[in-house]
Amino acid sequence: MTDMTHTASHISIQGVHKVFQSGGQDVYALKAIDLEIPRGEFVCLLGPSGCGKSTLLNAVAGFSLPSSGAITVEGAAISAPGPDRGMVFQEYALFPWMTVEQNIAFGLQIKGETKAAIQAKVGSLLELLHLQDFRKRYPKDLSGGMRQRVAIARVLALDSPIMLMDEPFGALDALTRRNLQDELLRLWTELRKTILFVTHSIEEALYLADRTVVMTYRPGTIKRDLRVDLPRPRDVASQAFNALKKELSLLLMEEQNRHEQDEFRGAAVD
Ligand SMILES: Nc1ncnc2c1ncn2[C@@H]1O[C@H](COP(=O)(O)OP(=O)(O)OP(=O)(O)O)[C@@H](O)[C@H]1O
Repeated sequence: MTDMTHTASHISIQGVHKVFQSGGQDVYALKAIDLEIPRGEFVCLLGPSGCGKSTLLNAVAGFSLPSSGAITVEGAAISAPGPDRGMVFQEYALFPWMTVEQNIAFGLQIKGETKAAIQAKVGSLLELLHLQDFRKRYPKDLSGGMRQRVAIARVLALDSPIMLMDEPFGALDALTRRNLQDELLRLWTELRKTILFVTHSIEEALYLADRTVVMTYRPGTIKRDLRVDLPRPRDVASQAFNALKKELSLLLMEEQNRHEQDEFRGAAVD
C-alpha cells in the first residue's frame, strides 16, 4: 500500500451565528456556537431536523460562511472550500459516467498527479475499502453501501486531514450501515483524521463518536457536549451504552417537541 498522510487538523468554531432570510423573516439557524475539535477527534453533531447541523457542517466546509463569528482550521480562517476538508454527503455524489476507479482517480487528476502515482493510490484505496472487484463498475450497478464506500475512497484520495460527513449512512439499511460504521472506525484509527459527522441517530452517534454534540432546534445552539468514554468496539446492548442512549433520547425529545410545536404554529419554514 502506498503511504497516505497520517495527519489531522484542529477545528475551532468561535461565536458562530448564521441567519437566513426566509419569507421576509430572519431565521436563526445557528446562534453563538463555540466548539473546539482537537486533532484526530471524532465528533458527531446530533439533533432533530432543522436544528442547524448541516448549516454548521457547511460553514466548516466553507460552502456557506457564518453571518458572524469565526471558524479556523489549524489557526487559519475558513473562507472557502479547501483540500484540507473532504466532504461526504448522504447522496453519494459520484459521477455516473465514470467507473469506480475513475471516480476515485478524478480528484488526483485535477491535482495533476502523475499517472503512476494515481494508479498506485487508487489501487491502495480500492484495497482499503474492499472495492477491488468493483473497480470497472459504474455507480448505477452498485448497492448504496458500495457507492458510499466509493464516495469515502474519493475523499481519502485527496488526503484531507479533515472529513466532514453529512448523514453519510442515513439512506442505508441497518446491516450495511453498521458495516460501514465499522469500516469508518477502522479507517479513522488507521489514518487519524479529524471527523465531524452529522446524524439523526443517537445510536450511531454513541457507536462512533469520541464526543456527541446535541443541538437545540432553532436557534441552533449547543445543548449538550457529551464525551463518550466507552471502549471500542462498543457494545450497543451494554448497560452503559443504553444509559447514555436514554440520556440523549430525553434531550432530543425536548428539541423534537419544540420542532413539532413550531410546525403546529405554521412557523416552520423547512
Ligand atoms: N438557505 C436557507 N434559507 C433559509 N433557511 C434555511 C436555509 N438553509 C437552512 N435554513 C433553515 O435553517 C435551519 C437549519 O437547517 P439545517 O438544514 O442546517 O438543519 P439540519 O439540522 O441539518 O436538518 P436536517 O437534519 O433536516 O438536514 C432550518 O430551520 C432551515 O429551515
